[in-house]
Amino acid sequence: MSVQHDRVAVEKYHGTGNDFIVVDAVESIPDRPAFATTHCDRETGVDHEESPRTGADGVLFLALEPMYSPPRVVMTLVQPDGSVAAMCGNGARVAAAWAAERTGSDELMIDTPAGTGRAGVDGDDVRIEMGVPSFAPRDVPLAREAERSEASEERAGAKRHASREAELIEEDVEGLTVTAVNTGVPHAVAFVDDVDDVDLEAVAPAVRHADVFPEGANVTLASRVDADDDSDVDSDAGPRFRQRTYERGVEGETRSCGTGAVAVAAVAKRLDLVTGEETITVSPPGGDLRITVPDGDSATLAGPAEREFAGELDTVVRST
Ligand SMILES: N[C@H](CCC[C@H](N)C(=O)O)C(=O)O
Repeated sequence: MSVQHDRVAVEKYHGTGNDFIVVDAVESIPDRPAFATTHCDRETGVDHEESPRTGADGVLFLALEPMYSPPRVVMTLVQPDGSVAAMCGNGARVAAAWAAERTGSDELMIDTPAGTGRAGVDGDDVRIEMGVPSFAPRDVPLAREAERSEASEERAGAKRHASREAELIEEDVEGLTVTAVNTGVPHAVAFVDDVDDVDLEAVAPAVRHADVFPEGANVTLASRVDADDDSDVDSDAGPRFRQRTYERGVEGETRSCGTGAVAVAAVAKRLDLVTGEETITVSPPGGDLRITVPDGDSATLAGPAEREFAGELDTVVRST
């Protein structure tokens, strides 16, 4: 019996500390979940002197379609647990940076299972359309008993049942007061006085797996930064929040989460913590992200996306 290693060219990128192995989808990787689980491991995974951290938050398989104008990229994110995420805000920004490098175009369309977003690249700064955040129970999704109000209108002999399921707004889920929103993936967002005062790794798993979230949820904490509390904050710069996210699929806290940052802004608006259409700054541990959530229109997410290194990894370890 011999063990065969095929090698594949990879790059590593990060967006505000949310880091990804990037593989061109033309490469043949027989087992994507096994590849992601092996190389994302924070202790034994991909390692390079140009990277501050071993392992990664996921693998982005990117299929470039350069014949379109603007060029398109089909993005598939395989997470460390082998699952595929429908959307990833920082991953989509990395996909745009990667495609801009190859095509020379500073405008790209990023196709994801959650929809398509237009991206704009300006040096290291990448902005992406994130779609309209939804609080609708079927979009999050939520598992709730339908509140059936029997409209009891008899029409053509058939009884019409109007059923309405309630959104989940500032409700207690496993001890945390959360609002549920889908920004491409589900987030349970809790506003707290100080994100650093919460033991996220202790409280998040029960919320992430709560019955009300049949597909699970990412758990995002947010706290407002007041200009008076922080001398670095420019009081004219618009609303600002700090963020921490425990991610489904990573099953731990990440340095940054783009869908989570958009979720913070969308929920802040929904709860009237912010008004108007101003750009909202959301700061996860890994940096600053700029968000807009215009009424009824696509949210946008902007911030740095940077390449760390290029290298090679084993595709899979096969026994023959
Ligand atoms: N880090 C990503 C989110 C990945 C989504 C994933 N954790 C899930 O919902 O399963 C972001 O920047 O939006």
